[in-house]
Amino acid sequence: MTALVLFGGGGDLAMRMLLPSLYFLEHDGLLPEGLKIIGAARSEESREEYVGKVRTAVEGKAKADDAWDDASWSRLEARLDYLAVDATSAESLKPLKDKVGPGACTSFLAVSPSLYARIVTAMRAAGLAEADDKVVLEKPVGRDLDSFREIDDAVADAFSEQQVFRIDHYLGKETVQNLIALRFGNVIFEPLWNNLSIDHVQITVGETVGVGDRWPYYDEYGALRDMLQNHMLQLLCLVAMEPPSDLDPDSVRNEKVKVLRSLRHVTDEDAERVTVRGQYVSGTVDGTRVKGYDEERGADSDTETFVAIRADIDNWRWAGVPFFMRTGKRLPEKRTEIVIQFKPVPHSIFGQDARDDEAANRMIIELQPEEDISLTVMNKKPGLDQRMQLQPIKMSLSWGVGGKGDAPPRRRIAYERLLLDALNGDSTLFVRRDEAEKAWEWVDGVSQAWADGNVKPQPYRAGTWGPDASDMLMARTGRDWNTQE
Ligand SMILES: NC(=O)C1=CN([C@@H]2O[C@H](COP(=O)(O)OP(=O)(O)OC[C@H]3O[C@@H](n4cnc5c(N)ncnc54)[C@H](OP(=O)(O)O)[C@@H]3O)[C@@H](O)[C@H]2O)C=CC1
Ligand SMILES: O=C1O[C@H](COP(=O)(O)O)[C@@H](O)[C@H](O)[C@H]1O
Repeated sequence: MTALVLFGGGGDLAMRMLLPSLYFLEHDGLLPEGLKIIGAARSEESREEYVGKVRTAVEGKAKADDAWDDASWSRLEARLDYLAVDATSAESLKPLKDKVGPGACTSFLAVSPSLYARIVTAMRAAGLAEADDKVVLEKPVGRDLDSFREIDDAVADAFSEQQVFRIDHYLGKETVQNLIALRFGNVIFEPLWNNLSIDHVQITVGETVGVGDRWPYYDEYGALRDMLQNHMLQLLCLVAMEPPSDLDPDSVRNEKVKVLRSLRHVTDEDAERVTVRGQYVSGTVDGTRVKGYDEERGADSDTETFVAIRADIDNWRWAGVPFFMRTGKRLPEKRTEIVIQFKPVPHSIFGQDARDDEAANRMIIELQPEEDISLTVMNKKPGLDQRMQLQPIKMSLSWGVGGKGDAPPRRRIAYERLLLDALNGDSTLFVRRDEAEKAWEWVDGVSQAWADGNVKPQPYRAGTWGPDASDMLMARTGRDWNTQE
């Protein structure tokens, strides 16, 4: 018998993401036989009460996906249990150890990261950090390199690196994994995947939601630490890394670390030129009037809700190819995409008329709202015009759009893949300690440059794509952000 313990099993992450993911895995027959799932939090509640809450959380999502059935729910329900514990106390964890029994235990810490160090210390004392056990840590681990190391040292006292699974849920997204397939499962892209053919790369993670009630957490982190340090740098690594020799966890992660090591440090002199900080003020999103960040927080704040950065990777493959990243809350669209902008043809044979229509090839790896990978190529406009007319055509390269025949498979929650991998002990899609350290080191450089230069967030109206300075960041280099759907 093995067990999955969800510390914080009644919290937002557990109810919105983890338990629905476990239901879908159960529905598809993918959960290991005999796996017990134990919610553990301080609230005193019975197993029945907890199971009732889980059902409410799961049923709506499953029905929306047409995947609800009583038999799957009954199987999941039979696995579920709950125990009221203070996870920071070894004494309190002893009954949990008894419930887990002698089998291997995977503990998912869906609690505030400020508790991680105390919880893993208590787990170790309570016998929940044995050689076969694993621990899954949610981001953000720390708010800078020093605090990351402090927490991670406590984790390392209890667990070896092979037992630690640092989640970045972006790595569980289907299209992110498809990017790996696209790059390394095809021969046609690799010869072009470098500074000879690629002009620049853009990574956009736009959200329409505001910070709202999350401000106590968010105000301490801001967009740089909440999104860029983890999700966006992970995407950058997957685009920029060298081909790993295989898909072993360390082969992939070794390549990602090399990219992070090659990121050019942002100096105090560069900060204004290569970075933009923004904070939303009131505006209109999706037709609804929304408050500004300061109003939500109830006080003035210097926390950025938008960041745009030009990153340079100092190695042979990427010399001279800027990677532009931007992310923000209260933007006009929920849109996550990676744009690979190829260089224009070196010489046009089609004459001036056609030249106006000629566009360089562009690959768009779209993660949200749809999942798709597309490539824009030039085509002849049909017709008998004397001079050949060109037009860009967007070709879908993935199952998401334009597939023939079968409907695309259900869009999975990113945590489904990651929970399954953690249970199976496969850490390929998890972040290794040295990766997280290098990412923090780079991000610390940016925040230090902001502090040294007194760089404050510039206001942007909710419902716009951030401060004008974000467009200027691109325009200064003769480029602009992608607006192509
Ligand atoms: N929510 C989200 O969408 C995302 C969350 N995360 C991360 O996930 C983690 C959890 O976030 P979220 O679910 O939003 O937080 P919540 O505040 O909603 O939930 C936290 C949970 O922790 C429990 N808890 C608090 N203290 C203890 C303790 N000493 N012992 C045992 N349980 C405890 C709480 O229950 P009780 O009070 O009963 O103890 C509650 O169930 C954080 O690390 C967050 O950064 C990351 C990405 C997205
Ligand atoms: O980790 C986080 O991610 C979400 C965005 O996730 P997505 O899968 O919806 O793109 C973000 O809203 C949140 O602030 C951050 O903590």
